[in-house]
Formats: sequence, structure tokens, C-alpha cells
Amino acid sequence: MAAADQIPVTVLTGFLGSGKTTVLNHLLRQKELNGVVAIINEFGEVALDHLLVESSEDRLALLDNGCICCSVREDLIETLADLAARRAAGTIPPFHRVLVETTGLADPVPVLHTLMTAPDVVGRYRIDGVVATVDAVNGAHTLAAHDEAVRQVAVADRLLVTKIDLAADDELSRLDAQLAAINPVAARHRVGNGMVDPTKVLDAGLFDPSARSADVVRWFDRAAQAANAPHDHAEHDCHGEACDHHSHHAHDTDVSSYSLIIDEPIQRDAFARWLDYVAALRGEDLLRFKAIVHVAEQPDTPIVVHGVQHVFHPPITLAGWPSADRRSRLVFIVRGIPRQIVENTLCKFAAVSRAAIQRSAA
Ligand SMILES: Nc1nc2c(ncn2[C@@H]2O[C@H](COP(=O)(O)OP(=O)(O)OP(=O)(O)O)[C@@H](O)[C@H]2O)c(=O)[nH]1
Repeated sequence: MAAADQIPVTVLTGFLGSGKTTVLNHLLRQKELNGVVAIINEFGEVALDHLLVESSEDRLALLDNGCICCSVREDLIETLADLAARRAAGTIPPFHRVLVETTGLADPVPVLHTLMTAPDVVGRYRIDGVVATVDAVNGAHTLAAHDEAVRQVAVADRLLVTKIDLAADDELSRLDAQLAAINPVAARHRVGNGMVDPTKVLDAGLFDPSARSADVVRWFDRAAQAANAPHDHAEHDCHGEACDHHSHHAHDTDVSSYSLIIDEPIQRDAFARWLDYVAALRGEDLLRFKAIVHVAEQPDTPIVVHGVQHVFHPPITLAGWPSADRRSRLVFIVRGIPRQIVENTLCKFAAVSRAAIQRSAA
């Protein structure tokens, strides 16, 4: 099959909370993105992002079984194969591009390797390009602390420096230099609130790892070796709790993810007090926090709260509940913060009763 007949796949990557979903939301509203299907991979037991992406359901597919670079690779292959089959059979509206949003902790190399080699994918799809978001506020620190973030930047064709409204000019210049040192070939764009021109991120050309730095070529070689090695389930068990690999693409071993569901309304001020406490005490280790909250004072209009390390973004009030489930759902990706501490502090500062906290996803 000629490249022109293959469906382009754009991979949207970027560290936890760096603005991927915000960019995706903006892109899906642009006319250039009509006829695009988005595949969203979420890390954690309770998926929230797909509730917050404003798009019709037939344009979204969710991979919520773990992290895309590990256990969900098979899911990605199956989803892509299934989409292609349904497209050919005419059972879904025709689509001309797929956008894959990875988790913030994903190593993009095994994902790209899969897209380039999986028999059910090759021939039907081609990688068009890799877009990586980098948070202007947390980016420098994140790159210094997390190998995954460096890999995301290194393989990108386009780098989107996000949250430029929150960063000073000299901070942006320093980050630019840091990004150029890791990946001198990727075009860099500064983006506020996800508002990127689609032409800047789509049709980046065929992805070619050999055109990248020696590091990138080496990572791909390792991904190929790992893919050919006998499958070891123990090394690919990435289901929300500690994603603890000993393989070529080890995540931080002390990073874990958990979710709490709270089945009673929460007072707005008490919740804000709890957020302040957690951010002040453990902001550094709170890699990502997302929540949809049933606020006692406004039961019909939930708030959505995002935290990324020390930075808590202003809560967003939704016009209504995105589904029939009106319980608060809190998702944490943390380094070494036990769930028990979170529960205790919620009871103490946010006045949540212990009986209302449910530990596992419903
Ligand atoms: N001020 C400001 N906030 C932004 C901008 N872009 C994103 N945000 C906020 O940053 C937070 C995280 O953004 P997301 O788009 O959810 O980030 P993400 O990379 O999808 O997060 P994960 O999927 O959890 O890794 C949200 O509160 C966004 O509203 C921006 O340009 N400016």
C-alpha cells in the first residue's frame, strides 16, 4: 500500500500535566481536524480526561488499562486494527487521521516502535509525526528529574512550549535552550491554553528515527530487541499502582498512581484548604493531580481541579455533570505519598467522612 493510502497517526506526548489534553481539545475543535479520531491513554484506575474532552463519542477511543508504553501496547494495536476494519466496513464515519495522546509517563519510543512494526498496523497506518508538550513552568525541573520527559522531547518533530502565560521571558529563553540541546531539529512553538495552529503540528512528514540523535537511534534499537525478547508479564504489569519495570523503559520505580472516589458532597472552602496543605507539604512529589469534585454549594455544576507538582490551576466549573456519576473522583500520580496520608488529610482538612471514601474504581 502506498504511503498516501495509509492513515497518518500523530502521537501527542508530553510529561504529566504539561497540557496535552488542552492542546487536543483545541485541535479537535478546528476544521482541519474534522474526520480525526483521537485515542486517549490514561494512567490510573479512574479515567477523567475523556470526560473533559469535548468531542462526540465516535471520535474518541480510550485506552485505560495501564500505560501505553507497557501493558497497553496490545490494546493500541487492537484499537487501531479495529478502527481500520470498521472504517473499511463503513460501520463508523470515515476518518483520515488518528491522534494518539499518550500518558504523561509514557516512554514514546516503544509506542513508536510498535506503530512502525506491528503487523496489524503497518500498511494501514503510518506515523505522521510526534508532538510533545513541555510545560513552561515545570519543564526545566521535569527534564532534569525524569528520563521519560527527555525521551518525549528527543523524539518529537514538534515541541509545544505550553502555559506561556505563566512563565517569565527569561524562563522561556532558558527552557528553549534546554530543549534545543536535547532536540535541535524539532520546530518549537509557544502555546497558550492549547491554542496551536493545526498546520503547525499536523503533516510533520514521515517519522524517521535514524534522522535523530545517536541516543534516539539507540533507544529504538533497544525497543526492537525488547519486542523480540520472550514476553515477560512481570515486567509489563502497569495497572495503575506502581509501574515498576525492570526493563529497557523503566519508569521511576517509586511513582505510583491511585484514585479515590468520594460519595458525599465536599465543602468548597474545606477542599481548598486541603489542596493548599497538600501542595505546600508534598507539592514536589505530587506529580499529577486531577479531580472532578461534587461541591456542596453547587451540586449541579462540578468543578475540575488540576495540579501539576506545586502548581494548582484555577478550578474550572463545568456547566453540568459529564455523566450520570455525580461522585467526586480524585486521581493522584505521586512519588512516595502513601494513599493513607491522602485519605487522612482529606478527612482532617476537607471534612470528608472516612466512610464516604471508596478506594477502588467502580
Ligand atoms: N494557565 C495555563 N494553564 C494551562 C495551559 N495549558 C494547560 N493548562 C492547564 O494545565 C493543567 C493540565 O493540563 P492538561 O491539558 O490536562 O495536561 P495533560 O498533559 O493532558 O495532563 P496528563 O494527561 O494528566 O498528563 C490544566 O489545568 C490546564 O487547564 C496554558 O497554556 N496556560
